[in-house]
Amino acid sequence: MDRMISTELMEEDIAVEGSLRPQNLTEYIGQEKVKKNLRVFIEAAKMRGEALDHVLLYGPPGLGKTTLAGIIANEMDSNLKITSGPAIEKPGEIAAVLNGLSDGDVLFIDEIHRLNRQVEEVLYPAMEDFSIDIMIGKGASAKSIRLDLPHFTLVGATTRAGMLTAPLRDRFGVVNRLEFYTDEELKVIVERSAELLGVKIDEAGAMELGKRSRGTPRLANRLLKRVRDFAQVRYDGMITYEVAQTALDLLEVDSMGLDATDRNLLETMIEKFMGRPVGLDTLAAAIGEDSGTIEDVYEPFLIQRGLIKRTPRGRALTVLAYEHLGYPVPEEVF
Ligand SMILES: Nc1ncnc2c1ncn2[C@@H]1O[C@H](COP(=O)(O)OP(=O)(O)OP(=O)(O)O)[C@@H](O)[C@H]1O
Repeated sequence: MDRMISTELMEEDIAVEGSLRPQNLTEYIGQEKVKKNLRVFIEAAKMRGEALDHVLLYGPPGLGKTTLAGIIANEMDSNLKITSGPAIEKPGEIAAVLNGLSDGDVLFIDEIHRLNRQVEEVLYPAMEDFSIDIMIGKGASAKSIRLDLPHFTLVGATTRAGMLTAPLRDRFGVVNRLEFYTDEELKVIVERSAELLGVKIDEAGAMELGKRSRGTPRLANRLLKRVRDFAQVRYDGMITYEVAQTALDLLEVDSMGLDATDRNLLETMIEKFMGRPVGLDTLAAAIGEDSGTIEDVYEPFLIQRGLIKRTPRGRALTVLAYEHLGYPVPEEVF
């Protein structure tokens, strides 16, 4: 079963996400440092009449990387083309994508860390000199010709900046890390989405949704839709604090935004490993999850909220994790 609180894109998000996507930097809530940074670069590029430097966005899923790529294209008055690392398998495919761009276009490559080596190598001269070398013919008569490309902006997104090769990373002039949103920012996002969807919600209701959205706008929007249905069926349609709280409890999303999988991970660390440092692979095997998913999706939020910490010997629990789950804190560990 799909995890309710999964921050990754789910079928049910697709219809609604498009309509809720902010179109410009002013509508984009939070990420103040990133916005400030981008504003300066966008303005400077526009003044010079040039394409914006290549931008790398990294951070956990659902924090608004695709949204930001669209905003960059809008703010630059240009077009956005979207593709992803796993979708481009051969050098010829990336060459065709690049060749189809126009001056100033923004090419968004999601999961850019998953590009294969040969494809990546086509990108190097494309990013640096706006040209690519292509081979014509075969065997002894094969020759390489240089093809000039339009001046485009590559926006790369990844959940794992550490997995990018150094030559690729170095070719991005602007590198931004997206952070989890604060409860207050998520409350504003919920209010904005509610208005766009015509959902009635009061301030305390929006705050409660914000608090339980795992720092992630994608989740805030998904929970809003679920709670709206609940409010319509069980109440008079208005999302109040009480409605939000009851609905989210039923959905098993707790007061810190943790769901059953998060709690299972923490409980396993308590019960099987006594909160002491445990290696990622061991932990993954113990809860039957992929270690990459733990690292990219579950763990960043648990670390950010101070429930887990990274130690040289593995992941360890904090006192707060024991307290939040209602377990007695073992003195011998802390
Ligand atoms: N700063 C923001 N303000 C308001 N809404 C936002 C913001 N960031 C994201 N959203 C909303 O969250 C949804 C998910 O964002 P988006 O698809 O851009 O995430 P993402 O980081 O690209 O995720 P992934 O990497 O998993 O594809 C969007 O539909 C948008 O409505």
